[in-house]
Amino acid sequence: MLIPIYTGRVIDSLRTGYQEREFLSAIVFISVYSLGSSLGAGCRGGLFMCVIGSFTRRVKLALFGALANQDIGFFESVKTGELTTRLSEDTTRMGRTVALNINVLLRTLILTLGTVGLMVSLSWSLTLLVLLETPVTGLIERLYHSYHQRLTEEVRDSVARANAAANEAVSGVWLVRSFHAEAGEARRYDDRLMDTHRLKTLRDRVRAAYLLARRVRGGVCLCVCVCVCVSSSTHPGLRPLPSVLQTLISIFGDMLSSVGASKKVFEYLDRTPQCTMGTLAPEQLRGHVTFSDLRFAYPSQPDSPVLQGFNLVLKPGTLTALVGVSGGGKTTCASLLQTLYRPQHGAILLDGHPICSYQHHYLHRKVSVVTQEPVIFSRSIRDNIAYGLPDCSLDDVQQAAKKANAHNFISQLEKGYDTEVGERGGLSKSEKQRVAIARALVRRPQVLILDEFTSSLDADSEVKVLQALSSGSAPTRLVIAHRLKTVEEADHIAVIGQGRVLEQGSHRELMEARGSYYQLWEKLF
Ligand SMILES: Nc1ncnc2c1ncn2[C@@H]1O[C@H](COP(=O)(O)OP(=O)(O)OP(=O)(O)O)[C@@H](O)[C@H]1O
Repeated sequence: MLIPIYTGRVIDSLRTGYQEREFLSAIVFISVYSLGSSLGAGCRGGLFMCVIGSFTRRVKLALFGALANQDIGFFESVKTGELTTRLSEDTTRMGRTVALNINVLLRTLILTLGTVGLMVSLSWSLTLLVLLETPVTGLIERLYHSYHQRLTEEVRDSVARANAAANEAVSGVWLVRSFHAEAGEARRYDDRLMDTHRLKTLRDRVRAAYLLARRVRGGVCLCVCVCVCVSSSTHPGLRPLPSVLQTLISIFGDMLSSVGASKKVFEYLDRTPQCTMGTLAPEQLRGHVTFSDLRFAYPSQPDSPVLQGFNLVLKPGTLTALVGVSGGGKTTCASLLQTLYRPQHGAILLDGHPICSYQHHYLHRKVSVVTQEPVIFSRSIRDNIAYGLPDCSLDDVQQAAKKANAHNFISQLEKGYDTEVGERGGLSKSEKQRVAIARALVRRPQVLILDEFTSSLDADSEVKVLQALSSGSAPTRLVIAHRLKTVEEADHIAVIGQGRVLEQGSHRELMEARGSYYQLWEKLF
């Protein structure tokens, strides 16, 4: 703020005849203020860099937490690529832009107030003249930022689409390779990259036009100012105001645009998941499950109910097999029992209470699932089995692995339970499935859902696992299976079709009834 004043004094002292004392004192002041200003700027910049790092980490963590709590319907409607872009790029940009702008805004605000004060004390008429530049600057900034913000959002969305295409191709690389679709996938990715490139080029052209307009405006205003200064012999120290005002206006616009760019991040942060859980966590749970008059349609197809008037009871400790034609809604029942979705009508009761009234953590310890496609995380086998149970001992892990007929193959591995396995590599499908069964069993669940869990198991493993599951205090088991052995051994069989239970009873009863189970048996088994 003060440096231009002393610069003006140096020029004055040279113009009106050299006076050593005045000249030297002005130089000393300029040096001291410059040094102070540099030190201040260095400290401020350094501190803000630290703040940016910590702020970005916290925003990422908050966003990750918010995303992890969303219902499954949300993940079906938003692409993985988009979510990872928001998480990796948008949060970083948001942290950097907001923190940097606040830094510059604070500095410029103080500078502006001080400079205006100094200028008014020197010449109010010239101050007014300089301030006339502000509306022009404001108009240019407003026009630019509203257009630029829209373009930036479009660029971000198109980057997310390109990422989604790359993610899809990488995660399905086996299929891409075996169908020789590499060129097609590359073309698809290139199309999306071209979209991004086109939008970025447009955005950069707009920026170039904006910078030109800013320069022209600055040049014109400088000429006017210098002419007036020369004609009225006013102090040249007045010049800094337009530049700080311009920075202030530009920072304000930029902040608005970065806040706008962070819109999606805030949208996800503020999104409340549809399935909120209750607080019930009883010490004893029998595992009595009742599906009562359920109606359910997937959020993406609200007008096509998958279940309608669905009623079924799973008695504690029994094995119930759910059979029916493909697409009949068997997996949907399992998903509803895990509270992945919420039925539009009716309720699922666990020991007489709606499942959503149980504590989230408690419910998922008591209700375990083995899915059709076992998910294995990139960590050790032990950590995969004890997933979500930080206090689980190795002994418990081994017991569960023995029941799942996985202990033998794990023990034969060089590092045993500490063997690192990847998302895709390292284990065969049957081994992955057995690890997934052990993961479900280690929780000692009261209700166990086994969705096509025998599809990758050999007959020997299937028998062993089924025997282990029925021994001791067996949990309530709901099995979705196409295998003869599993279905025949069930205590209760329910045939699902047209969104409801068509027929139920034991294998013998249903075969004798010669109804839909009998027909299914003839067709499927
Ligand atoms: N996430 C989803 N969004 C929309 N519709 C879905 C979704 N998942 C399943 N569906 C539809 O719901 C119906 C029932 O599917 P579900 O997976 O429950 O059947 P299923 O009996 O388990 O079939 P399968 O024996 O082939 O595994 C099907 O018509 C399917 O297309």
